[in-house]
Amino acid sequence: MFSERNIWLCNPSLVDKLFTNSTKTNFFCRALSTNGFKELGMDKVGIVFNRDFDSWKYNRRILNYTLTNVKVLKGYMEAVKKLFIEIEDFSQWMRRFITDLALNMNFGDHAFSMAGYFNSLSKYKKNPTHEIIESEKFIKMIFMTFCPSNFIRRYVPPLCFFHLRFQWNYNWLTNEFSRIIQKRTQEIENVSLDKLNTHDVLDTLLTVNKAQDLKGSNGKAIKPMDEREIFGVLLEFFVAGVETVETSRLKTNPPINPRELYEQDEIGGYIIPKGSTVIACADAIHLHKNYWENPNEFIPERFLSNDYPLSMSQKLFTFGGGLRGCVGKQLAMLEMKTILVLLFRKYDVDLLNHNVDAKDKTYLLNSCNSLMVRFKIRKEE
Ligand code: HEM
Repeated sequence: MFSERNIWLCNPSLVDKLFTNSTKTNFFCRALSTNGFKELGMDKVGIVFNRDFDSWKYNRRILNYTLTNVKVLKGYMEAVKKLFIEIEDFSQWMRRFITDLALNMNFGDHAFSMAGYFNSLSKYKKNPTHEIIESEKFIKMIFMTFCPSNFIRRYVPPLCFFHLRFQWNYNWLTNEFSRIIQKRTQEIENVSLDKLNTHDVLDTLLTVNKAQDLKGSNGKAIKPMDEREIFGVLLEFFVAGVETVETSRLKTNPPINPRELYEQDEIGGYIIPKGSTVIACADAIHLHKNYWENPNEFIPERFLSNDYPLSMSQKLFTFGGGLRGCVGKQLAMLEMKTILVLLFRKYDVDLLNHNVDAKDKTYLLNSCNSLMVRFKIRKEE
């Protein structure tokens, strides 16, 4: 750890090799300090941190199918609308909103971490119900699960103080997912597939998973996902789909797209040794003055213009690119558009104080808590 060479690419003309769709690429692995994930066995399950090509390919194909399934997308829009009614007060709510949405979408059950948050703020505390306590546990456990380095988890304050708690959390999360997956597998086994009426992600994964016959790179058939792999894919909704859904060109989330180099390769005329980490730095690329007019200005209308050059849109990497580009892009766009429509048709949104600077923090993802906004109910015209 901390000994690898890191190469940061801040010019869009250099990132083609990282964002290629070719399976022959030397840049297949997303380079993050994976020892922490390895210890938990997460480097061979799911998608985001998966380093096993065959397993990643299979999981990605299944998730891709699931996330583009019209019934799943329709169910998702309905869930967004239903849950939106429960917020109408923002900032901290958003994380819980998206977490509840992910739980709702994955398991088809209503989740209540927003209610838990409300209870924590309210002067008039009520005894939380079993559902609220369970949903609250989910949001805390999931947050604690994603400290990627086992070194940091063990030795760097303040996280090291929570190490045992972290282990406990992780075991709780694994057992909880396992209980839900087993219960649902049994329910599905007792019903013929054409009678199955639900379209949440877990049902879709369990049914599609059975119908696939994928061959690995060695030509051998790959076995369907087992419970642990389904756990990994379900977890992706929380790893990749919660904090990312507040996004822009000016402050991109995630701000970087790292790849670990399999073999020595060349970029921009420089030879880069095997094992280096090459990082497409979206935050810098999106502000490059050669490709963006007034790069530091927030001008969303630029994307509407007919003169908007294609070459410029090819320099926008909000969802990364190539083989390991975001598999949830379509779903995320649907989610964001639905939320914006629900929000702006009812409210005018303005900054509370136009003179305050946007101060942001980065811990894997960018976040900004300094800009307070005011929501005013729109007057009917
Ligand atoms: C606005 C919201 C989102 C943004 C901006 C976003 C952005 C990204 C980015 C930049 C990457 C890395 C791409 C690369 O390394 O080239 C990524 C990967 C990924 N995203 Fe998203 N994402 C969003 C929402 C979602 C959602 C809702 C899901 C749903 C499950 C999701 C699932 C994934 C997965 C599984 C990967 C890993 C793909 C792989 O390694 O093959 N994302 N996302």
